[in-house]
Amino acid sequence: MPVPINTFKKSLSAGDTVFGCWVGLASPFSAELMGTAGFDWLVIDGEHGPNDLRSILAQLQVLEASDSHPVVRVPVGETYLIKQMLDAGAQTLLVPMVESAAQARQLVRDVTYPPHGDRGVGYALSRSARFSQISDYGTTADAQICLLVQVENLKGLAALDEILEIDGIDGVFIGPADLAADMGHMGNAQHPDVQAAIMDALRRIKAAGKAPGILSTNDPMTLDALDAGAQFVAVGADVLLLSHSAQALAKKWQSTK
Ligand SMILES: O=C(O)C(=O)C[C@H](O)[C@@H](O)CO
Repeated sequence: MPVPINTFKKSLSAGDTVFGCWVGLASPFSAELMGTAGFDWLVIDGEHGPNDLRSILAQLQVLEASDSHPVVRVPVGETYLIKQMLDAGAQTLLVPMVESAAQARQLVRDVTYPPHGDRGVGYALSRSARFSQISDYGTTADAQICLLVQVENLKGLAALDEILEIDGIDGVFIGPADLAADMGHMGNAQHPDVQAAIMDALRRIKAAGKAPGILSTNDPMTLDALDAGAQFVAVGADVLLLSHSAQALAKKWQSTK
């Protein structure tokens, strides 16, 4: 049995644009539902969603049947978390708060098997190798791992050119909310200075031959990001979709009292 082809990574390498959605409800049931919606990719959010390894594993399992590629966002770029998520079957990782080339280089080593990296070899037991059914997983897995790093503060932007020179980083996601906060505009990613920084970063990422990524629920911003070269573009979040529609429905009928 061959290692699964990472179709998301293949799309990014081909220069394709892929639309995604954040999945923060931390439920395999709602993740399975989101997997039927038609997005190219879904972020299982281990940073701001109430997720842990087991809940992320359950969501990976239900999304196996979906055409939406699961991207696992770890809460922090720690080696032990990365090895656990990869062995659980994640093929694409999104790592928040990357702000130096040294940090990015270590993340590449964390997702790469020896001799070129430090990923621990335990795939004989792992879901990622289909419990030893993928006998050559150790020599074929690296090519199907997609590493996305988040640059989302001023320190990260200052290190962006160095980060973009690192082989093994497949894409760079600009985090609007955290960047806005670090720029002194908490809650206002639409501030002109923040927008300018985001679009400049996306252009630089594209020019460096890496895949630029963004999350935007603001259509003009989404279109600007696409113009700037954004390739993996999240356009919503399950929590917001449910919360906003529930509030609107309640308001509609409460107003008839
Ligand atoms: O900084 C950002 O923006 C992101 O990284 C995305 C957020 O974490 C996401 O939870 C939406 O606010």
